Amino acid sequence: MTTEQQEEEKICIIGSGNWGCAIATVLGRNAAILPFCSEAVNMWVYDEPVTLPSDKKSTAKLSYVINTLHENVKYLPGVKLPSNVRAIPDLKEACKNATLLVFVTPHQFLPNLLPTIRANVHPTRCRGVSLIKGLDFDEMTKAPVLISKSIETAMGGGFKCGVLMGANIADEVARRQMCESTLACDFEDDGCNERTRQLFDEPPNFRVTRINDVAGAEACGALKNIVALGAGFVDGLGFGGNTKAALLRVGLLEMAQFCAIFFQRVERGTFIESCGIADLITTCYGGRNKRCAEEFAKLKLIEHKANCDELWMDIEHKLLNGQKLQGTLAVKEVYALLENRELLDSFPLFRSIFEIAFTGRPVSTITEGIHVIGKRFVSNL
Ligand SMILES: NC(=O)c1ccc[n+]([C@@H]2O[C@H](COP(=O)([O-])OP(=O)(O)OC[C@H]3O[C@@H](n4cnc5c(N)ncnc54)[C@H](O)[C@@H]3O)[C@@H](O)[C@H]2O)c1
Ligand SMILES: O=P(O)(O)OC[C@H](O)CO
Repeated sequence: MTTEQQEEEKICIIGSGNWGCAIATVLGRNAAILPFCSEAVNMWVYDEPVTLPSDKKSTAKLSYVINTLHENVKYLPGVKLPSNVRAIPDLKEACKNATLLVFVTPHQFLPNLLPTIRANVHPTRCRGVSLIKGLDFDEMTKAPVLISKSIETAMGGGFKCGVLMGANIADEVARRQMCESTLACDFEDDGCNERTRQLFDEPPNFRVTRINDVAGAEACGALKNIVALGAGFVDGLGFGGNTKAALLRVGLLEMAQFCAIFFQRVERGTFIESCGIADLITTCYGGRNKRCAEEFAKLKLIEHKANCDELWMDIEHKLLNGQKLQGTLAVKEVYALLENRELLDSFPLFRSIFEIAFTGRPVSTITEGIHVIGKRFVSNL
């Protein structure tokens, strides 16, 4: 190992929402004990005034509250963050000389941040791991682009970005309930891959397995949010486990088919890692996308006439207290892509979910989207 490689890791978490703070609990505890890592973990915070739990009439800046109470009272209430996790509202200061960037903002907010990050991280040793579940789209070709790839392009200079995806509902991770997660990365050497895994792995509760298939892991993380909307519709209609199991099965096939068409070399085994089937299951049972879609279905069933976009915004506002829904954005983007490529007939479930969510199609027709796809079906499952 060279002297440079022996320099300490400096972690900067970009984002401090529900998942950002939950993963900060794991990274903070690991940074305090791993010999190759600086103890301090910086967490960039989009600063906003938050109501204080002790005095509901007063507000204070979120960064100040996190650094004094060691709790994100808005996005992860009731969970103490390790005291070595420092909330920093100045992005430049937060990522100064970082060697590991952990990207965990809702993806719509990321592009504005990347130029400042690029200019301030460690000049030669920085890499990234994205925890963001979403997709970008090429402006010219409209083809889907992995967010990890968009990050690599924006950071330039050979910057490499892996992903951490898995069945990881943030509140459960933060409360240290046992779960698995998948780190997909291919950094410059096995030592770096393993050090990165160790930074996230916290056995026995948070068990991280590493794979090479970044595209497969990341695409699964984005697409399962679409299926979760369908799961919410099924729950809102009052159907039981059989219908939801059918929806999950077809949803997984459409996810695999999407990967086969749009991303090269996605591996079959990825679908049975935590980032595949396990994430699909947990999101469809307890995730925010599922919960909001269930509410949408219930409101639609009582003849709610509001414009669909407005209704989703109202539901997000009512149920999530500032957290962001990702599935509605993803299904709009994926539908536009499939329409543009004349592939809608090959994705009856994704199509049904979009039409129910945004065109006024009755929620009860969700079951029509759950059927075996015709002869154009291609998949590596
Ligand atoms: N919450 C989970 O259980 C979970 C689990 C796994 C992956 N993820 C993924 O992690 C990513 C981040 O999700 P999250 O749950 O941590 O976030 P969140 O939905 O809880 O929070 C929203 C965040 O966005 C910030 N924000 C609001 N306006 C902003 C602006 N203009 N610019 C920058 N930031 C702004 C808020 O301060 C807050 O930190 C998403 O891609 C999500 O799919 C979430
Ligand atoms: O709450 P959701 O629907 O955004 O899903 C959360 C996570 O992605 C589950 O792994």
